[in-house]
Amino acid sequence: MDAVLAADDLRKSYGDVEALSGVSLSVAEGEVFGLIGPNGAGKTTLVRALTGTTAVDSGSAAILGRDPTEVDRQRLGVLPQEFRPAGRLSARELVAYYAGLYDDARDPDAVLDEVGLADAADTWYENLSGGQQRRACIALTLVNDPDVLFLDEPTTGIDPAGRRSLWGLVEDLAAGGTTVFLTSHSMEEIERLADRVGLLNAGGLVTVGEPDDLVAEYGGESRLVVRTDGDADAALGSVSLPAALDATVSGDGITVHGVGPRDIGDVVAAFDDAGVVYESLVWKQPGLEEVYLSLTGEQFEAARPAAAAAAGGDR
Ligand SMILES: Nc1ncnc2c1ncn2[C@@H]1O[C@H](COP(=O)(O)OP(=O)(O)OP(=O)(O)O)[C@@H](O)[C@H]1O
Repeated sequence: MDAVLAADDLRKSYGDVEALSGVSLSVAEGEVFGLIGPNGAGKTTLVRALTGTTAVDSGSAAILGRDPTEVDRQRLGVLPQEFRPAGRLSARELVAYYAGLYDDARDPDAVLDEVGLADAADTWYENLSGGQQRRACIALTLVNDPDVLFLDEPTTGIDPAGRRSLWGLVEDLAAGGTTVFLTSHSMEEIERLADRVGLLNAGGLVTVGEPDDLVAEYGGESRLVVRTDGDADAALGSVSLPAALDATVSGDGITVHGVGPRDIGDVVAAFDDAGVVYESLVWKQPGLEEVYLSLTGEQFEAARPAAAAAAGGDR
């Protein structure tokens, strides 16, 4: 079947800044497409181009087979990154107001209940907490029961339990056939929700794929990080690791590289046999965060050992 969302060579510049440098993608019905990328990568610009709220310089986009400016708004839900509805309406009044904009809207109280705001339905928007305000905004995007839902950083400011319940809501919507285009800086959110992920960097889509495939291709190795009580170099020198494995010492402690799930027992036994006393032992599997860091060239990982080494030096 045709793609629900399609972009073909979208280009958009603001003066000298190339916010989109030729982006093409397609999203199928019921798919959750996760868009990640550093600040300023062009994510919001891409959402705006796909929803017809900004004009592109060249290229084309389509939603449900139509130009984004011509698509039936009843079928779209859009949660922008910045959204400030009227402050002196209660959550229920706001949702009811937005419901009134559509021919066939859902019951406002059912929507408020779905986003966890039933108990705050009578509170003015401006008196809701930041996380509750974000939930109210999500409710406004759901009131028309959209077929295609754009969520630009939906859970920013929402507490962990609230995030999880909204993730469940997105999963239910997708299971019911809603197509979701989600941008987020939370790799946990994207890993949990996205069927496919696109990584945007400096206006270009660097890669698109299923999370597991991206992790297998770009995530790097699994590793075991051992923080010792004393001299990490001396501790490592005393350990006889299984032949196929090697290790390095950094501010994080001893990192044993390439440790698969079945190697963990042998490696721990090798440290125990050498009498190494350790503070902590953490097995780290690569995830989307490692994919993101390796493909964007960001230095987050490199900064941590230095900070840890500085802290360790005080002892
Ligand atoms: N209206 C505008 N006028 C001028 N420059 C803009 C405008 N909108 C976006 N830009 C620039 O285009 C680039 C892409 O911005 P965009 O907001 O799309 O990035 P983003 O990936 O959504 O960032 P973030 O993760 O910080 O929200 C940035 O360099 C930004 O400064």
